[in-house]
Amino acid sequence: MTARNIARFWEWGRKIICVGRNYADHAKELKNAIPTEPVVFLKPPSAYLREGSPILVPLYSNDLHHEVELGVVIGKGGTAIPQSTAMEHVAGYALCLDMTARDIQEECKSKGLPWTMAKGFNTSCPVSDFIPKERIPDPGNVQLWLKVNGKVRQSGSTSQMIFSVPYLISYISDFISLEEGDLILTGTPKGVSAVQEHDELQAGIQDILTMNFKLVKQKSRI
Ligand SMILES: O=C([O-])CC(=O)C(=O)O
Ligand SMILES: [Mg+2]
Repeated sequence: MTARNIARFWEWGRKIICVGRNYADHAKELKNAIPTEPVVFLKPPSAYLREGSPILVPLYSNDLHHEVELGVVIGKGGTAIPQSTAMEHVAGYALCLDMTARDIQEECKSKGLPWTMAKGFNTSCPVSDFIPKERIPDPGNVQLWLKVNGKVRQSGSTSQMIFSVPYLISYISDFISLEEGDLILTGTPKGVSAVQEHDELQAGIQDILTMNFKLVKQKSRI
């Protein structure tokens, strides 16, 4: 058996823990209140997607949105991690998309139901190559952007996050123990918009890396 490599964290089958509404301007554009505590939800590891494979537009959605986010890859597990030592648990980062079936999410919100169908479907978590920790000395100050068919839709800095990376690690680990290979998605800045079959997404993180994905409609069973 070959040793597992954290640089291929998406192959480990570990948790994808997502934080929502962590940028005030995005919370506002969707008419949500600014949170006083992090909004946390999960995606299954089967949601992972790598460059070269297409993002699927779920059959049941007519309003699929992109959300570009900084992902934090956990290198050392822990429970009830204090903020002061939280960064010791970070192995590195990844540029991530939190693909969201917005119409389904709205329906879930109005019925008080969980967001799993809106956020956890196959290919809902495209991820870049692993970015070693040293390449991002301050995760609270990096630029993220996303283009649809060459047009900039999202451009923001993680300095706009309401809850910082150390705060999130500490907060989450109080109720969900973190394990090596887990990924935390830290929320999206404003500018989310609908995408369709044949669209091309390009996202980038500062001058560190870019990634490209095409969209295709999920094939029907019949
Ligand atoms: O669906 C939402 O708006 C919540 C979310 O994931 C985010 O803010 O990144
Ligand atoms: Mg999100």
